[in-house]
Amino acid sequence: MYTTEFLDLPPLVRAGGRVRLPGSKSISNRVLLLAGLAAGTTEVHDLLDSDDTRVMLDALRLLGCDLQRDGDVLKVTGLGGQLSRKEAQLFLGNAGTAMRPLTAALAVLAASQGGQFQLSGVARMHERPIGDLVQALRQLGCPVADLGQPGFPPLQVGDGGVHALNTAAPIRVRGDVSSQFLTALLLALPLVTAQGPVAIEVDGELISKPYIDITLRLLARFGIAVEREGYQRFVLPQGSAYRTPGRIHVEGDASSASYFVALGAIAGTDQPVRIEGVGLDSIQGDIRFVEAAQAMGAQVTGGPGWLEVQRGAWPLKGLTLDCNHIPDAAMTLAVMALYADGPTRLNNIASWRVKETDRIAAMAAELRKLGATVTEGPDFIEVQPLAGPWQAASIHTYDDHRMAMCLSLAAFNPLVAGEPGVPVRILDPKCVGKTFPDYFETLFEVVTPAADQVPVLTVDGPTASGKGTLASELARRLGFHLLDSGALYRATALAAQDAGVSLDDEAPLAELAGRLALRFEGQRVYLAGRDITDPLRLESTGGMASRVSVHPAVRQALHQLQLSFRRAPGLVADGRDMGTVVFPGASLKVFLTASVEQRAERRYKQLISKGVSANLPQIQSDLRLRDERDANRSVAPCRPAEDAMLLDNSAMSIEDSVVQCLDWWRQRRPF
Ligand SMILES: Nc1ncnc2c1ncn2[C@@H]1O[C@H](COP(=O)(O)OP(=O)(O)OP(=O)(O)O)[C@@H](O)[C@H]1O
Ligand SMILES: Nc1ccn([C@@H]2O[C@H](COP(=O)(O)O)[C@@H](O)[C@H]2O)c(=O)n1
Repeated sequence: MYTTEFLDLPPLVRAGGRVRLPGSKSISNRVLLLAGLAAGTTEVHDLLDSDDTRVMLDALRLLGCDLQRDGDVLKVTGLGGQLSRKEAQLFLGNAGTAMRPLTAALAVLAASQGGQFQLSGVARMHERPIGDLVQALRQLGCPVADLGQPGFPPLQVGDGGVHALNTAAPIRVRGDVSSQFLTALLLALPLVTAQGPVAIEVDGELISKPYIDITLRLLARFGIAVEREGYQRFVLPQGSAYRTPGRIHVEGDASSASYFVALGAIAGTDQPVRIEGVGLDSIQGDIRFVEAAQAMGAQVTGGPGWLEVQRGAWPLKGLTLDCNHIPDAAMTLAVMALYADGPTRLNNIASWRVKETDRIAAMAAELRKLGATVTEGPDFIEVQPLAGPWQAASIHTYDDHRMAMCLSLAAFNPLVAGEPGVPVRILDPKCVGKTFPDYFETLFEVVTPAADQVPVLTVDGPTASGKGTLASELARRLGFHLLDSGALYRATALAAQDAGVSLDDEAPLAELAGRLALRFEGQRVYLAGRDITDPLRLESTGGMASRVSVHPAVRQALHQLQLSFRRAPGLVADGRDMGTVVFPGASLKVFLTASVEQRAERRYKQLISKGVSANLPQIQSDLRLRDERDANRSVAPCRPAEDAMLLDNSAMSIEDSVVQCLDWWRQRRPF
């Protein structure tokens, strides 16, 4: 997951390949609660690992459920409908799928068995309505106290005493604000059916009906057969009891699939985008996003557990759609609308206003930043395709995973705006952790950036100036890939040593360099399967690398390998000729220097701290020799590019150098 302050997406032009989706959030949290309430152990396969499921797991653990990981499987041993702890404080982040059902389940358990629980979340959770559910629970006779603003979390359910519940009369709940209120009651009320059946009646038109279908199907898997009259009246039969199905698989997330369906519809592809983990047989309502995408032009085929998508109509076709049945996935349509031939209007989406953020307002604001004309109303949004040029925009994500994932699709703007397109900056990309922590990594695996549009930042300079330290910190903060080009020359020198090739013998050295079997794995480096991490960093290896690197044929042989490190979202490359030869078009070139005395001192301390014996005067004279050879060789000598920014860090801390370079970087970006 990218934990950077922002993530810059280069302009993208193509997509194709295979994507494996993480488990569905809606199914994961329902299954966890049901398994937690049931007697016995449930093996949960393919559970989503994300912020929202983590808060549910923490809550179940606090309530006394036993949770055991066995590889990819989670074994949940439930409470069997009996409270094992009578008090707890539960923090549920911004997970509506945890807050609403846990409120209902704990309210009835606390009232019928004597208990008291506090449920809270992040600030936004305390702005998300829950009053209709609270009212329904109070009708039943459950004590529920507002700990903040009435009608919103935080809440206290139960008061420690045992209360008789009024299960004879139907419980009335509003259905037009959030279907999660009804889901919460359906999941919780089997707990109080000992004396007779319990009925729930819905006031108003129920929204997001497909989510109720998921709830009913999962209840059935846990042994509860709900009787119903349409979506107005539901009856939990007398004596309902949760029975674990033993093992249960969580489908891939259909809402998450929408980004990749859109990708296939937008991008020109040689091969389709294949989505695995969810298919046309999905039990999730958001699978019907496929129909909407098809109506806009996508070509979609699919089967059990898979979908394949390719571009059909282009530009996409604008449409008007009632999106009540696909509230979450419909957000993706709002961004697809940028690529359409006419306006797209999404109706009946009032629930967007009470989600992780006010999604209608947020979507309108961010699409306008890109240059789109957007009209919004209480329950609709209308997006016009862009008439003028696309703006390079810094997208605010409002701590809303779907805003980040949807708006990433705007990076395909070169397809309508013409070359070279503009990058899109996603602020706070880690918000995708709510449902799809590796979303951006997955995206980068299947997209192709526009030619020469992956940004590069180069750091060149003499030995021990701090290039490697600076470059790796810049790469970390930007979320970019890192090329330590010196490591390639060092590895060539080690390969030559292994093969008994002289460091002066250009042709065989070039041949070795051309077929280097190098592998980088985290901090470790392997050459033909051998771990060379430690020998690679030896001063003697640096000296050998300096001799190897004077040969033009060796440099040529390593050229292509270095270029291959330039991958989305971007690259920080350190070496001697990154800005002058390998990446002459880099957006920012830094030439880092420090006095030879400072550099020798730093290297001396570096070696001593690693437990390597070192001699300061010797290091200084080796540095001078290496500087001399690197700066004066006939090809790619170590010197600043004409457009490089010079940074003498002799008297600067590492952090000062990083801040200075990030400042320069920001100035070069179009945001
Ligand atoms: N600005 C700085 N101030 C103080 N120490 C620094 C600074 N920058 C780097 N150092 C320290 O100097 C040492 C050498 O840095 P580093 O290995 O990054 O240099 P390099 O230029 O990549 O060297 P080489 O060319 O040999 O790969 C490290 O121990 C690092 O922590
Ligand atoms: N782009 C580069 C990078 C390195 N070299 C040569 O390799 C030697 C070792 O480099 P380190 O940065 O790992 O110390 C270095 O002294 C250079 O001779 C190069 O030529 N071009």
